[in-house]
Amino acid sequence: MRVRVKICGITRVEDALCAVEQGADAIGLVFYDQSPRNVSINQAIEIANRIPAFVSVVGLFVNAEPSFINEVITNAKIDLLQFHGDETPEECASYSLPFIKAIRVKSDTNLVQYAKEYSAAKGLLLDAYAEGVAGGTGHVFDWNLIPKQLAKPIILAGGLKADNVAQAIQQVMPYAVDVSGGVEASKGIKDAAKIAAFMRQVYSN
Ligand SMILES: O=C(O)c1ccccc1N[C@@H]1O[C@H](COP(=O)(O)O)[C@@H](O)[C@H]1O
Repeated sequence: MRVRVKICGITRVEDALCAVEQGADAIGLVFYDQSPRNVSINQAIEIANRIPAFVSVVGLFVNAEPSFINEVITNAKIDLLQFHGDETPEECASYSLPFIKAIRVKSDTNLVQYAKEYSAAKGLLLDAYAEGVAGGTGHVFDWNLIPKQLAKPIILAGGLKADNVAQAIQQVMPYAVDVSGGVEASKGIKDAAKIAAFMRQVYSN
């Protein structure tokens, strides 16, 4: 099966269109005011309105208020929610949209247990654990910590870039890969050449 690609942390229409043109399956919009990639609802509306059919718009939240999440999904064309904080399975499942759950992986993380707990998730996004930071750190975690069999599709994230994504896919065989910092010129601003190089490496397998 073809590995899907999500390009996260999009803040500009031109970067979203570049990602789509290069073959991304999904783009991610960060609704987290502590992130340099944070977007306003108006920015999200503008970007999401330009995304064609068959490309998903993912809204990323970190321990957000339900009223805020509902405001976002009422106004912007979001297809899927990504919960990147400490949201419980019940919280994640309480919205009108499907969701994926991000797990920040460290040596004692029990991914089999997480897959059971978040049984309603459409996938588990595996990111690197870093003390005091919610995500988007550019850190790679030890892919050997991922069990060979997991009850949920794996979306591999954390420090992926053109230089390591082919190796990551070969080793982990994820359903999808997710990249943010690895295709940026600066935080929140994507680099077309880096996106192109990343996509080439994904499909080099
Ligand atoms: O991008 C952010 O700023 C961010 C902030 C808070 C939580 C998650 C965030 N991004 C997600 O983190 C992963 C890994 O990012 P990177 O490729 O290592 O830069 C990415 O998949 C985003 O979904």
